[in-house]
Amino acid sequence: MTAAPVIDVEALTKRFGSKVVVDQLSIKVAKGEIYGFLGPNGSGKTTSIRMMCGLLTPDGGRGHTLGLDIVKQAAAIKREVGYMTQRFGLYEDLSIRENLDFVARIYGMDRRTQRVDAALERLGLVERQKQLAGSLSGGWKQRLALAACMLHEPRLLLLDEPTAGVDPKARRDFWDEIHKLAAEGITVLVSTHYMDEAERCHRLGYIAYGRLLANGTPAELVARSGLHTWTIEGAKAGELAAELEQHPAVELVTRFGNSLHVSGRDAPALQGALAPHQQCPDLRFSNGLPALEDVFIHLMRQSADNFR
Ligand SMILES: Nc1ncnc2c1ncn2[C@@H]1O[C@H](COP(=O)(O)OP(=O)(O)OP(=O)(O)O)[C@@H](O)[C@H]1O
Repeated sequence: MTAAPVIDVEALTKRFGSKVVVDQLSIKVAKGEIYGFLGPNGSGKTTSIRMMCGLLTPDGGRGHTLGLDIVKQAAAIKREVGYMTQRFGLYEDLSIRENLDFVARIYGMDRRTQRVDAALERLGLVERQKQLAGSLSGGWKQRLALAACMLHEPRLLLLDEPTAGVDPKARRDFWDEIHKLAAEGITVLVSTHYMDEAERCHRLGYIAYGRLLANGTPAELVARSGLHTWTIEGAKAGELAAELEQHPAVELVTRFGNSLHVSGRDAPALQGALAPHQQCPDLRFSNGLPALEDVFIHLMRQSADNFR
């Protein structure tokens, strides 16, 4: 028998004034899954997360988080989930250990020392436990914040842009920790703007204008986009970008240092657009699947057109 989803919400809707900020959002997240939420700023990711963890009452829709009703049992959900917000409060003049002990005290947790020890151990903070939080780099602060929301041993973590502004190495380490937690059966819903992080999720949802526009594994989203992508490499590849963008078969051009990604859904027409340049000796052409970033930018453009 398959276990019931840890998050199972249907048609969640939230309005602020006359503005519909989340519109009929339905998702299911299985136990031990890392589900990534992506979408432009202001698309409704935080609002959706807050409804799923009982912090905000939806205006429409229904669902369960950890088997609890998101409207009727909101208070119980709040106690059961670990929620890491974009801006988390740490006391800079307290050590790592003191910060964790303080959080455990405010929430009146039992077995305080044991819980703090377990969180320090779990997040690799034992050796730094006496270091002042104010002296930590961004990556270690993030890890401390994660340790703080693990103290009450939640089975579900809701992480709202947990690595914003953190360097790539620290983000990678943070994600290794998230994967370890997921392997232990903890479910994680995480919002991010970083593509390398999106690729590390088991499944992804792309939200724009409050609507879930795509939902699936990274490979499924790439396949369903219907995009074909040519990579053009060479020092002068960038010079073609402006011209190709004008071609009707070209739906998306992404510039990199010495290469371009040129994407479109009509493969023969796309090839026709590139044909006049393919004899150029300084350029190398190869074709294949789009990168996840191409897929999301394409989705964002399409949704902007649809909602205009
Ligand atoms: N309490 C509130 N009152 C009024 N409007 C709000 C409130 N909270 C959010 N909004 C609006 O709802 C929309 C969605 O915001 P939300 O924070 O959910 O987006 P987001 O996708 O998390 O954005 P970001 O990536 O910038 O964090 C925005 O237009 C925001 O201004």
